Amino acid sequence: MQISLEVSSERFLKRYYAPASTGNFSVGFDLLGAAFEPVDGALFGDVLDICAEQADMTLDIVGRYVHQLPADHTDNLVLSCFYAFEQKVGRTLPRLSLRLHKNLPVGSGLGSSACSIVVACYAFNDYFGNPLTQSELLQLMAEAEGGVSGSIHFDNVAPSYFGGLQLMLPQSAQICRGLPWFDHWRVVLSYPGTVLSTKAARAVLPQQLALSHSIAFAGMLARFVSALYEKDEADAVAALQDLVAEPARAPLIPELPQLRAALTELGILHLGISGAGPTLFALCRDEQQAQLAAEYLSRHYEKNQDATTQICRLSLAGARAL
Ligand SMILES: Nc1ncnc2c1ncn2[C@@H]1O[C@H](COP(=O)(O)OP(=O)(O)O)[C@@H](O)[C@H]1O
Ligand SMILES: N[C@@H](CCOP(=O)(O)O)C(=O)O
Repeated sequence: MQISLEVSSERFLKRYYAPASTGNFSVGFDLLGAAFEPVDGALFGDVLDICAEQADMTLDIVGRYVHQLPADHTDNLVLSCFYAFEQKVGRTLPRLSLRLHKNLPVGSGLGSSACSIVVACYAFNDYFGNPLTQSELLQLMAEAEGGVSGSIHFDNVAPSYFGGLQLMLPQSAQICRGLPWFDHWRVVLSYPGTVLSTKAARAVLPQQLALSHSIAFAGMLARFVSALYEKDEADAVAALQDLVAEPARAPLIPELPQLRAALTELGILHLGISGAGPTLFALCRDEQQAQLAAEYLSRHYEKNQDATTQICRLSLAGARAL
């Protein structure tokens, strides 16, 4: 099913968008993430309208996945981001009438909470004349994401904000850096329609890794990054191995081995868990291969009304005003 932005007859002052993201990208647990957008131009990410300035904050929510959010709209990340933003800016801001188009499924592995956080923080900063720097804003986004998932990780908020494939840079003032990418690559994002909370999926992770395991993880991520810079596609694909999260999370996604075997037979380059799952991402050589993967995965999940499969390219723009 296509996700499209409904053309609202209601008025708004400004409209903002942030794209879906795939945390980890298999090989970089908590350290690597990519923003994606459908090749057909659909807006597969959250949209926020600033409708008016008024006496109190209000939030109206529309969109395909509104039913997956708390019924009480005051319990929404968009509002908590407004107050956190106001506190960081250090002065009382005008109250706003807001409308969120919840286009991403919640608890999906598509960076849904990060997407709402990014679109909200980006919108407030732009609307109020950019009082926060990019790194202050990114830090605010990561803190909000940490409040939801239980620990701070940047691998959804950074790509959704800046676009592209982003590598986190621990202890660097820069926080993250965009990596090279193969332009012909397409990624099929396939959400089965079931909810898996990131907090729950983080609770099954090992608390410690053995030294040999840590070296293997660091080595594989380094191999992937260096293969991208060297434009060595075969080596980059060979390095897409999740040595940290997938072994622990595999029982939460029992169909993964069977789907991976089927897609490997179709020649697909790689099938991995998007973020904490249950969405899977299929890395494909080109659009033709992506069509094959998308047909297979959407047929597999077609019984679930909430399921969706999108053929995507890397979103280079990230968050923006529309
Ligand atoms: N605007 C929002 N978008 C997504 N989740 C939200 C939003 N507002 C509140 N939430 C809550 O935040 C949590 C997000 O769960 P999480 O598993 O982190 O989702 P995801 O993996 O899709 O980012 C849920 O409990 C959800 O109800
Ligand atoms: N690195 C995080 C990514 C979580 O992504 P989400 O889209 O599931 O919120 C993790 O693997 O826990």
